[in-house]
Amino acid sequence: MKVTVVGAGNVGATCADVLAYREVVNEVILVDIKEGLAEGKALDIWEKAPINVYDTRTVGVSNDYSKTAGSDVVVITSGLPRKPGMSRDDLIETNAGIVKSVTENVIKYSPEAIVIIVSNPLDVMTYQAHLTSKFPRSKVMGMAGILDTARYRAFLAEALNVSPKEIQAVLMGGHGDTMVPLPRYTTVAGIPVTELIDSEKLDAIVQRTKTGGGELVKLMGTSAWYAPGAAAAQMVEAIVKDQRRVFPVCVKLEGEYGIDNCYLGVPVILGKNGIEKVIELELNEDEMAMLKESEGHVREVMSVLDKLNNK
Ligand SMILES: NC(=O)c1ccc[n+]([C@@H]2O[C@H](COP(=O)([O-])OP(=O)(O)OC[C@H]3O[C@@H](n4cnc5c(N)ncnc54)[C@H](O)[C@@H]3O)[C@@H](O)[C@H]2O)c1
Ligand SMILES: O=C(O)C[C@H](O)C(=O)O
Repeated sequence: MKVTVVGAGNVGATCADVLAYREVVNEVILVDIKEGLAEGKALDIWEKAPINVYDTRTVGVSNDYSKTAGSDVVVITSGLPRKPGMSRDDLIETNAGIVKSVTENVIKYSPEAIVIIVSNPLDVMTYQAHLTSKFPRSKVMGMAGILDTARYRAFLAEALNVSPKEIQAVLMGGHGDTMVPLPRYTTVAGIPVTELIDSEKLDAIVQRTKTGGGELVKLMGTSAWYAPGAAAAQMVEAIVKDQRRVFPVCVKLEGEYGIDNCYLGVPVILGKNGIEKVIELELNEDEMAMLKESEGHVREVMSVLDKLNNK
């Protein structure tokens, strides 16, 4: 199995590293536009193989997509990260151009690949990749929900002083401050979380989750990479090993939740064909209202992208 990761920056290199040390595939190709960067990081990861004991080959290339030919999965992380004071949506103009040209190159050499978008603004960059590739929705998806849910689970584990392994949760909506964590579908080893934490504390955790990306941007001056890179690698693993894992993933909705032709995070089954199934949860009135608000926000940014593409 062969996986390409485009963008050898913080997120892309972390994703390649996780794919290698977990031996998810035999070969990882790392691509960047900056001369030498992907080659250097791929070599560094390969030189770590004897220490961490793995045999996945990592190969770096500068802009030479012929080396990516025949990839089973392609992860696109190329693009600007935000700086303090910016929203993810502020990145749209630059990153849409990057995602468009990268997608064109990727599908030229790997027409059968499943494409996972990481670049921000996530939901709308997934839409851009879809417009460019014209792939079916099962094969173009965005990574955000695993990351956002992981933040929510980590904050809950800390508050309850339990292992993060015990926290199971679902989170829906766009990858922005209107995302929708779902306490009603959150459990601690099967116990509803609402039985273990008071509602004030839970509300504070939900709020912190929604702005979790911004919290890290403020601390570091750029956005996160360890959890995002690992989350993208987890999606790759579910696909190449046909694990049929259930994750929140950004996908084009085609009528599910009463929403058509909009890119939003929803729980799906991930397997060898990509999105094997979109799971439709029963939402109560409040949860549905929050999902609709998130949809409204994503649609606004999608229309900005439409204008950019028609220029
Ligand atoms: N979806 C998520 O949950 C999530 C999480 C974290 C970061 N992100 C996004 O991922 C993107 C990357 O973040 P990062 O921290 O790795 O940034 P980074 O600056 O460290 O890396 C980005 C890399 O993309 C490369 N690049 C730019 N244009 C390219 C092109 N045309 N072809 C190939 N490579 C190109 C750059 O040279 C750079 O090495 C950002 O847009 C960020 O907002 C999304
Ligand atoms: O917050 C960002 O800009 C990056 C990413 O979307 C994140 O949530 O970490």
